[in-house]
Amino acid sequence: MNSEDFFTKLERQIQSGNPFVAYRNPNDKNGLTKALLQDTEKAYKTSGFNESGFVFAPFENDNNAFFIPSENAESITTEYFADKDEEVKKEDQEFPPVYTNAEAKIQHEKLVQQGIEAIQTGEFKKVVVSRKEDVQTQLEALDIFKNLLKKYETAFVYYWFHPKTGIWLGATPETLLKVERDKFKTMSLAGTQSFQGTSNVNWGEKEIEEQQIVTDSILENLQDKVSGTIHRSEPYTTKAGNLLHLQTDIQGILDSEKSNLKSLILALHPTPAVCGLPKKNAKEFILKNEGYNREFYSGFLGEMNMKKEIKRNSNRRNQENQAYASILKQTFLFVNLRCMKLEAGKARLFIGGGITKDSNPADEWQETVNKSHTIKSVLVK
Ligand SMILES: C=C(O[C@H]1C=CC=C(C(=O)O)[C@@H]1O)C(=O)O
Repeated sequence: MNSEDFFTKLERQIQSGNPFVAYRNPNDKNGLTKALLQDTEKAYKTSGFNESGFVFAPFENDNNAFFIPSENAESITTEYFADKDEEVKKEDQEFPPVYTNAEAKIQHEKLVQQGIEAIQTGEFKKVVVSRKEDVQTQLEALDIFKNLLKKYETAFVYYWFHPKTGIWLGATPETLLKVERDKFKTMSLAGTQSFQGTSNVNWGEKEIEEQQIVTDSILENLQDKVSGTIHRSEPYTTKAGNLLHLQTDIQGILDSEKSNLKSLILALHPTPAVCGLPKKNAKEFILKNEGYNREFYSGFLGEMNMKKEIKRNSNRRNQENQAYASILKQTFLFVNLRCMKLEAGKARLFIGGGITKDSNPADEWQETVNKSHTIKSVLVK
């Protein structure tokens, strides 16, 4: 359908108060933007991860993953492209004034220091600590979503609403898991620096180690679930909004006797890119010391067992060029980063960073300030 109709339908759904999700997968060459509109306000939960639909899971508590079942939702799509002129205008715009709350800075630096000390006493090797920040905004959620679509073509961009969770929006650079037939893909993403006009940059020892921990842990956790070798790229620099990260692509073939979607999700989530290593100790530290509830930040979301139609020609020499369609199931999940929860006139941002033995509290605070720009920059007209 055309974009105008798509957004009109979305607006009607918003008014109905029923759950929905609108989203675009990263780097979609057609700008394919999809929505699933649930026809009642019922809350569906999944713990088996074998249904077909869109899942929205929190950081903690595996039995609390919401989902919108494909069979109880209307599916609509549009091809939405950013108006380039409009986009340029946005790029020129200043970020809203950087929020510097002395109290929040002191608190975050203290938390980082506690993390470093726990690493020094051998409690864990890495922990990811985060904070929340409330920002005023005059924009409606739908306008924020359009801004995200325009600004972040390489990210997974979404707008989720459920009466039980409230409104969440984000533009995340991190894939948790992609599965198509028996092929899987994931990534190790960690280490951050500000983008200063080039992606050709050097990385310090701290960032290299921080990202290597994530790669090693993903490889170890997937080892008994695959058939054959797990392939991985060399770490490379990737751009996400105004930031650069280190990324390693990881892929392979699943062993269907030893793995299913649930076991894969449990093996990966939460990765040391959002939690730490070892997982259990780092998670305990986070829950005890962060002092707020992450809710769906650093959880995961995306298409789960969704049917995808693949059209292909049965025979290239076939004069009629007849197309045959085959249906396959696809799962494409992302880690919920660079996100916000929207309440009347207020956006709550969630931002974190990985701590290792070499971290510096003041730098870690600054990193969260830089990361918050991804979201802050879409909160202005
Ligand atoms: C936890 C976050 O980012 C993760 C992903 C990429 C780089 C990260 C880092 O450099 O610390 C984090 O591991 C966040 O943005 O809130």
